[in-house]
Formats: sequence, structure tokens, C-alpha cells
Amino acid sequence: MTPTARLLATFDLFCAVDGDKRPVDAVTSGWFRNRRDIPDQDRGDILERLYALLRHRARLTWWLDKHGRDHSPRHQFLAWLALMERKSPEDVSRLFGGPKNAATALTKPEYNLVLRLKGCTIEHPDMPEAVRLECPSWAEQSLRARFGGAFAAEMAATLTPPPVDLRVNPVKATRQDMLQALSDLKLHAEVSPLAPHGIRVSGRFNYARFPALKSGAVEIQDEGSQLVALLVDAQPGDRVVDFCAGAGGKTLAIAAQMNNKGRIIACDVSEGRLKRCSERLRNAGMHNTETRLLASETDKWVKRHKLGFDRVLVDAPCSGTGTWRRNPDTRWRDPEENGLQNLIALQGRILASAARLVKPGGRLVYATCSMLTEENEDQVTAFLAANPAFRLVPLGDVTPDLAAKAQGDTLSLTPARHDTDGFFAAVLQRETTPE
Ligand SMILES: C[S@@+](CC[C@H](N)C(=O)[O-])C[C@H]1O[C@@H](n2cnc3c(N)ncnc32)[C@H](O)[C@@H]1O
Repeated sequence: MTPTARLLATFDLFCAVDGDKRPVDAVTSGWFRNRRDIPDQDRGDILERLYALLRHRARLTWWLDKHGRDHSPRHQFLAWLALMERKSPEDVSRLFGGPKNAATALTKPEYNLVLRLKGCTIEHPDMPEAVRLECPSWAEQSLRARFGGAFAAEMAATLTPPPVDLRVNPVKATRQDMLQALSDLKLHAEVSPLAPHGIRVSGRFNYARFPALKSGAVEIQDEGSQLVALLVDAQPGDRVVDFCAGAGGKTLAIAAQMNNKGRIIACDVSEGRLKRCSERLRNAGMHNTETRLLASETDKWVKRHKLGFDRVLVDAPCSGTGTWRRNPDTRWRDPEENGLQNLIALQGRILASAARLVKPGGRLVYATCSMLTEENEDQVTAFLAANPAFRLVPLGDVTPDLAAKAQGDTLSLTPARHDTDGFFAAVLQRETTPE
């Protein structure tokens, strides 16, 4: 592809993402399915630019406000071309107006916008800090309270492209073999800093083409997510519930940890996600698993199986603030639409209901990919106050290796401090005498 064709393709994809409520990776996969002619190298370039655009959205729209323009994807893209690609108004006119170009020619006001942005830089001294750091207003107060003086550094880290983390499935492969396979593809791969089955890869690559991913020998999984699954500390032969299993990211890791022995039940209220979970478990060669569709967190199945499990993981639905660097679009999907308070209340209900499944001496692990105290420490405090049969197990007692990553007695990972997604996890144990 020519540089012009790549830019126009990025613009087309950006418009598709902007007008779609689905997560950006779902939109991009659909878009590329219809553009199979695009070579891998160009695909990487288009995706990189798209994600960079999404990471600059507050700053781009600040400039549009300053010049009295609306936030249409076309205006955002024009601002991007002027401010980040340093294109002159003439360059931009040529880009949009060419005879073979699908994008319509620049109007006079659009030309003037690019002209007014000429020579400006993306950041401006008048920009509020939250705009510079791309922090949405719905989360700003909580994140400032959580991070204090480290707020700017933590937010800046959410704006950096994340590494690609893989988890090797020990049922199908060894980490050494996978490191070799990646090196054969001329990719720089090394063992993850913390996760025992993790590999961190740098370099651009269309992972869909990596045979080990297709065969279930490796999974793409952030190192933080791998560590949360490890905290469940499921042993071969245990009975385990993954209460909010989704498409099974953590179920797969837990099942592997159990070496295919014992039973793990993946529950969720989403039929589609559970179906994907089953497919992935089958592909990964995990036979100690089943899926269970719940009507709600208080499904009758929960009552029927109370006190029946050694380990229960609640990877609760959350604001996703910990995944902003990986999913830059999510910070602009205001959870207030569904209600952050509603989400917090749902987390409390899920935790209370899932706790009933834990047998005496068994453990409940509460986790989120959120960095908001309201969804993390506050949930645990409220749960322990209402459930005196449970106590918090200090992280150092579960995994001494991770204790240094703890905030108090719970696991608290952030992109700035650990170069993982933001994750929280607390291990709660039911006393041996039931209430
Ligand atoms: C953070 S995601 C889980 C991600 C998954 N554990 C993984 O590692 O890939 C939260 C999941 O909770 C599910 N969920 C939402 N409400 C629920 C409820 N009331 N009971 C059980 N699961 C629920 C959602 O469908 C979603 O799949």
C-alpha cells in the first residue's frame, strides 16, 4: 500500500470504530475480514495509527473545541494529520481530494481548520491536566484520590502501547519451545518478569498467523491476568468455580494449573462468552471443565451447590480502568451510562452470592481489572463486614513471590508500576467452622 492508501484506510477504520458501540478489537477484526487484500505489514501500520489516534482523543477534541468545530471523526482525523503527522493544508487537500480517493474533498472550513492548526503541537499550555493525560471526567476524582502524587505518572503509563504477553499452556507446550518458535519468526521474546508461564514479545506481528495460538499451545493474556489466575492457587483434584468466566481467559489458566485433574466450572450470564469459553477450553486440551449459564448471580444452581467448592474466583464486571492502555476506546465509554454505582452494587451482589459456594477452609478470590478503590478495596471491606465467616488472607501467605507487588494485603498492579494492565485481587478464606 502507498502511504496515502494507508492513511485513508486508517481514516475509514477510525470512522467505523467511532460509529460502533462494540469494543474496538471487534470492529477492527470485522473491518479487516472485509479487507483481506491488506498485507500484514500495512495492517500493523493501520492498527498502530488507529490506536495512537484513540490515545489522543481528548487532546484532539480540545483543539476542535478551541476552533469551534464538532468532534466528528473527520474533524478529529484532520486535527491528527495537522498536529501529529505535521501535514500542511495542501498535503491534506491532496490526500482527500485525489481522483481515486473514496474520502470526499476538503471543504473550505475544513481547509481553514488545518490551516489554523498548522505549526501547533498536540499539547498546549492552556490544556487542563486531565485533558493532557486523557483522563475522562467520570474517573478523574477517584483516580486522583487513589494515586495522589503519582496520578500523572500512572495516567501517562495508560497512554503507552502495551507489550504483547502470551501464556504458554503447559498441557501442550513448554515455554522454552515457544520462545524458540517466536525467535524463529524473528520476534524478540523473553520470559515474563513475574508469571511462570508468561512470555513477553516485542515487534509487530499478526498473531492470528502464529500456529501455536491456533492449536491452543499459547494464549494471548496480559501478565496481570495470569497472576490473578495464579492467586486462585487451584490444586490438581480441587473443585473450582470461575463465577464470571466470560470467554475463559482465566479459566484456561486455572485449568492448566490443575493439570487437567479435578473439576472447574465456568459460569457466566452471557451465553455467547461461555460458548467461546468452551471452544477455547476444548482447543487447549482441557477436559476437567464444564460451563454453566446462570440466569443471574442468584441462579438456583448457586443455592444447590453451596459450600461445595475449594476455590471460587469472582473476576467481576468492572469499569475496566486497568485496561485503558490495551483498550483506549473504553475510557471514553462512560460507565455512567450503565451507572458506575449500579456496577458497584452488582459487584457486591455477585461477591455475596458466589461466596455461598465456598466450602469451609476454601477460598474466594475477588478480582477486577479496575484501578478504582470503590470497586476494589471498598468492596472487600464491605464484604468482610457483612460476612464474618471470611477473613482476608495476606498476599504474602498465598504467594510470597508476589508479596512485593501488594498494596497492603491485596494484589494491586498498575501499568506504571508493574508494566501490566491494572489489576486488583484479594484472597478471602472461609473459616473452617461454617456459620
Ligand atoms: C471481567 S469479565 C470476565 C473476564 C474473564 N474472567 C477472563 O478472564 O477472560 C466479567 C464477566 O462477568 C460477567 N457477568 C456480568 N454479570 C454477571 C452476573 N450477574 N453473574 C455472573 N457473571 C456476570 C460478564 O458477562 C463478563 O463475562
